[in-house]
Amino acid sequence: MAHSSIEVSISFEDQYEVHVGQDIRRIFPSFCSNRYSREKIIVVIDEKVHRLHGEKVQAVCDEYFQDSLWLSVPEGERSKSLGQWQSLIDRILGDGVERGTPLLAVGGGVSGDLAGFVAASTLRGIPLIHMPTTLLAMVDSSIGGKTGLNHDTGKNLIGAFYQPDAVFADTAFLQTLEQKEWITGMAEVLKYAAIRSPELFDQVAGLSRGALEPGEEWAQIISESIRIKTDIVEEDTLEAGKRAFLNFGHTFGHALEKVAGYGSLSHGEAVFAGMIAATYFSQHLGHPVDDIRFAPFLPLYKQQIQSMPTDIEALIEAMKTDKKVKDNTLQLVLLKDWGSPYIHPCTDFSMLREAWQYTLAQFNVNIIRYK
Ligand SMILES: O=C(O)C(=O)C[C@@H](O)[C@H](O)[C@H](O)COP(=O)(O)O
Repeated sequence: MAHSSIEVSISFEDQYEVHVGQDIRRIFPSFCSNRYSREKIIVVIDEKVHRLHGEKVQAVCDEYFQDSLWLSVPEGERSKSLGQWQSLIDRILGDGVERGTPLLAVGGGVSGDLAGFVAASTLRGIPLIHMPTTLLAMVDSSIGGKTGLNHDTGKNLIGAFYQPDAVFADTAFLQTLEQKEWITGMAEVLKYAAIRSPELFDQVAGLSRGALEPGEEWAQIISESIRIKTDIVEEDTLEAGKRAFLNFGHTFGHALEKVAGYGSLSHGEAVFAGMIAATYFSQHLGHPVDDIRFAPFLPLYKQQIQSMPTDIEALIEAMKTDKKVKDNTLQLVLLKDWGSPYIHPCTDFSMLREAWQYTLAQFNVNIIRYK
């Protein structure tokens, strides 16, 4: 599998590399030797990834660092909480940390978002390096500097923009990725298909018909996804405009995650459903898009989704805590066409209800409370 490095230019003086490829973690020690003191590294790692790959990660850390503080995080969305943040901070400060001590985040989107915020908030910022181990984290959450915790009122409502020093996306980790996690991560790749590169729909559909396992074709899709995200982030790092397009399907998806109870529905499952809703809304505003594009993937998501929220009014309420809300108006990311997203201030709540009704029906939900 080929290795590639993609540069993310945040500003003239702030750039970092995303390294992608099989066993790419092996270049981690030499990267560190050019930047950090050997004294200590903090490793925040997903509990399951620790069991499966802890030794491999330990080996690359031990090659350069004299000491390491290992902190494992229980898997699942519930770990993106203030409680987990506090317990990590307590351990880090208790053990001793300096402004130059790097923090390596190893795992999927949950541990990456949490560890990112821990790095951003310790001593007002310690160096952060991401080593994503899931498809979703490789193509999305480890890139672009969004860190976040959930709050009872909404998803990712606590956080900061905090860029890593580098990302090491080692596709060897994907060998142990469960089918369910491939499907979860695939939603973010389909998002790139919808907002930028519609040809990805067919490529991913082709791959999803076979066993989901790492190979050359997936490596190319991962690199392409990272390029798309990098392009957008470089133009608008702090989400003042275009970066919001990366939120296609997310205003609906985050509402599903919140109403279902964090962790009941994975982020990717919720975003997949959210993209069907956003496409329905776009089509009913007269744009030439149709959710038929998502049809080849629907059975995969239906098979693994245990239950969906049924209360449309509660979902609409939850959408109102979205970070894109402006002057009390929901800002939906919709499609003028495939590959052509735009922001639509949403005042038509009857259309919103219809979009929800249509979407939930795709997942055979018996709707309650529909005005
Ligand atoms: O990086 C971004 O920008 C995104 O919006 C990417 C999303 O796929 C990602 O799930 C993000 O964490 C959601 O961000 P939020 O700002 O809506 O919380």
